[in-house]
Amino acid sequence: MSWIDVPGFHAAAPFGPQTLPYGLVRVDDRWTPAVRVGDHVLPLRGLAGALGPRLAGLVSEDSLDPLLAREAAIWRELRERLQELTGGSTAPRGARLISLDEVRSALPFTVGDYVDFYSSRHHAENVGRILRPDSAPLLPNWTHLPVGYHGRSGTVVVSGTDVVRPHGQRRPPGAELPVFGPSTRLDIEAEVGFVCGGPVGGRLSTAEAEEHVFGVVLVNDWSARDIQAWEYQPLGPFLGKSFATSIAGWITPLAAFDHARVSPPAPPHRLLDYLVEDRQAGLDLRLAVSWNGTVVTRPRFAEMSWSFAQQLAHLSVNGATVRPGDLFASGTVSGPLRSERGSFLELSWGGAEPVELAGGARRTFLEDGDSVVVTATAPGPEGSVIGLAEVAGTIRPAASA
Ligand SMILES: O=C(O)/C=C/C(=O)CC(=O)CC(=O)O
Ligand SMILES: [Ca+2]
Ligand SMILES: [Mg+2]
Repeated sequence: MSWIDVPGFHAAAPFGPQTLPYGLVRVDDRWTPAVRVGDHVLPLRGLAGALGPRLAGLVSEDSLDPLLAREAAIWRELRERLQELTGGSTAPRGARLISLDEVRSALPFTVGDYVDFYSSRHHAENVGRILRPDSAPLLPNWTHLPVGYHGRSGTVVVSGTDVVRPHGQRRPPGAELPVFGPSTRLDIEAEVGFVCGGPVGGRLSTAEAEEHVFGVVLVNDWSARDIQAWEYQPLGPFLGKSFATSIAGWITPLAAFDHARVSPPAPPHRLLDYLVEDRQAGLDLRLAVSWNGTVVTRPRFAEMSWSFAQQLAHLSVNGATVRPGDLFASGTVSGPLRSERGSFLELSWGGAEPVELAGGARRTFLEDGDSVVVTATAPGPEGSVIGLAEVAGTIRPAASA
């Protein structure tokens, strides 16, 4: 029996001893790294005695940056030590448990370069059909490489941060000239993000990519579809996405997903060698998106065509460096069913088919005051459940022009 006797700290719950995600919380007027245990947090700064000086030194600053900069073997060592400490029958000296509702969280690491992929075939085909009805839904490159773009790391925000409706240019349907004003088609994208760590690397193989991913976070890539539709050709997403990208405040270590490994759907042809995986790197994550409290879609990550290992191998194949703190997101997670679409653009089919919420409200795109929460779970060892912490955000009205 563990000394941690709090709700939700057991193997059948997402934040039991099998998960132990890392975050950053405010305790006694200082930020400290912590792990989430059920509905409580265990700050790590107080555990120097139990962790020993070497491991304690990695979690005694006001971010997870020193830990991310170390290699995967050290991450495994710290995780094993924390599993021992949280599973023991007596509390280690200096341990404190604080209810999650009583602490503030912050972005737990310095976000370096940010990349967003486009690796759900279902999403890519849906968006193609909605935005480009007269062309083939997929371009010829899509099945040969994980398509992506570089985003804006400075506007990555932690779960719970309000999102202000962005201003921008859009061209109303049928109009010849663009107008300026607040977006009228504000959307979400439910995605899975990968937080990089380890020594600075370039040109990583798919096998090396495994050692350069510290952990996994849920992502909401807020997207202003009207701004995007007008600006994106020929260079891709720009201001329609760079105003805010939310990530969960808790990073679930990649090691927690050892029992959730699956193969991505088979590609329709042979891949170039650098994209062939040594180890299955697809993940059986089951997402749920709620809109003002109604679950509107349940995307399955196992449907993604490209894995995180293929994405990282591809983004570095030209020699581009991968540094600790770099973040890359999977792309919108959509499955083949309507009930699995990962954006409201797809759920409402371009605004033509409103989504019903509890209480009779109907929506196509986001209204001011709307809240969206994305959660996910995965299978863990011996029938346990691995959790990915929620990414939540509420829309605030546009600032005055
Ligand atoms: O197909 C398009 O024109 C645009 C697609 C997106 O907005 C998707 C994007 O950001 C990548 C993704 O999340 O899958
Ligand atoms: Ca996206
Ligand atoms: Mg975004």
